[in-house]
Amino acid sequence: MKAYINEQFIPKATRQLYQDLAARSYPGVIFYMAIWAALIFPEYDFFFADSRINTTILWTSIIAICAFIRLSCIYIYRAQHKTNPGSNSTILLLGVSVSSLGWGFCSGQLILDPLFQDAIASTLIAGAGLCAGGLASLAPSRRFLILFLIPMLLPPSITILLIDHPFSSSYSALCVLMLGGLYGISGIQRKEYFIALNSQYELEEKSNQLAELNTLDPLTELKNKRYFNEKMDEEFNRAMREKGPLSLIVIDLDNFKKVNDIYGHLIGDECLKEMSKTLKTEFNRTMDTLARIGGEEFAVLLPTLHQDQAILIADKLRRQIEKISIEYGDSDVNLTASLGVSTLYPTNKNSSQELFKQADLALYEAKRLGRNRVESAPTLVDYSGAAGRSTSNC
Ligand SMILES: Nc1nc2c(ncn2[C@@H]2O[C@H](COP(=O)(O)OP(=O)(O)OP(=O)(O)O)[C@@H](O)[C@H]2O)c(=O)[nH]1
Repeated sequence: MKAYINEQFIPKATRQLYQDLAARSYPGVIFYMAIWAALIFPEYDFFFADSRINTTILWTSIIAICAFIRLSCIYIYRAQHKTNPGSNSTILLLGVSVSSLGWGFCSGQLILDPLFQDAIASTLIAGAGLCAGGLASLAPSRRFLILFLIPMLLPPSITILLIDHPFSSSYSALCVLMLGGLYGISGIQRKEYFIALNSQYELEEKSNQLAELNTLDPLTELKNKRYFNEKMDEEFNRAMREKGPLSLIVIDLDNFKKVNDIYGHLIGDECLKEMSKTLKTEFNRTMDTLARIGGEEFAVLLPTLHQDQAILIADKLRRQIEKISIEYGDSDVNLTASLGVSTLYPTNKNSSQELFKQADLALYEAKRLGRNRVESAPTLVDYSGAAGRSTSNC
């Protein structure tokens, strides 16, 4: 596997391999039983003659019990896999080996039993069919294939040498050749299986990366507006379910046009990148969403935060923005921002748009009152005691 799968995908590929082997084992069990039935029932008079009936019933029972054990092993593996996706595959392997050993034992006994001599050829053909089926389904795992083929082929190929049969040597040679040949062919199938799996994982990873890129603002690498809007709805619904608050801070850099006009757009871009760094440093809860929602406008969505906490955090952020300083020749470019805060306890009567509208109104108020300050929404839904609160540039 390691030769065809990128190292990072190996744990995932291993899980997938055993899941596939388990899925392929179901038709394998049916095929196994069907081949035994096709061997004995068309020759009913022969196999169920008085002298052979007891042995036939015994072998049929062994085959049926082995099939049942294999089915149980698949079932146990799947049940374990559900609770622990990394569960080990030994139980699956046990089922495969028991069923092939059951067949190997019965076919070996049949060859040894003088009463069944006329059935040797059809038994070996049936065994060859099962080996081909095993190759088709178990080829991706070398371990599974070997522990299927050897118990199946070895007993008949050894026992046929022990009896006085005119084609003993050629039967044995065929068995050994089949063992080697099937194992060799399985290598090609294994390679194709893992190369296909690797391509699928690479494709999935690329499409995940693309999807992730699609949510980002390329300049600041913060989330973009489309993602932010979706996230607002998602968090709104979550907060409604959890009956908790949802806070929002919108931030607009002050007089940014002047920065661009005086220092140029490249420095303006630097400011936006520094702003992004400051946001990422200030907000490190994974549940918070940081986004650039306009040219020099940013937003931070803060699930579970009450308005008091959001206002404090917003004011701390405002002070951090004041500290941003970008070198420009002999002078430094400094920034300030105005911030609007709103908090909502989501219900069916309000919406995420309402939350945004309130924060935007507060931001407008902060600009109107002179910039570089934090204002909170004048009206807050279901939040007692905090309406209309504001903090100036303290
Ligand atoms: N460098 C740079 N500038 C941008 C970008 N996006 C928007 N801007 C600029 O941001 C400025 C925003 O100007 P205004 O909307 O007038 O706001 P302002 O000058 O910040 O004034 P107030 O918001 O009222 O404090 C404009 O000059 C835009 O060109 C960007 O990606 N890079």
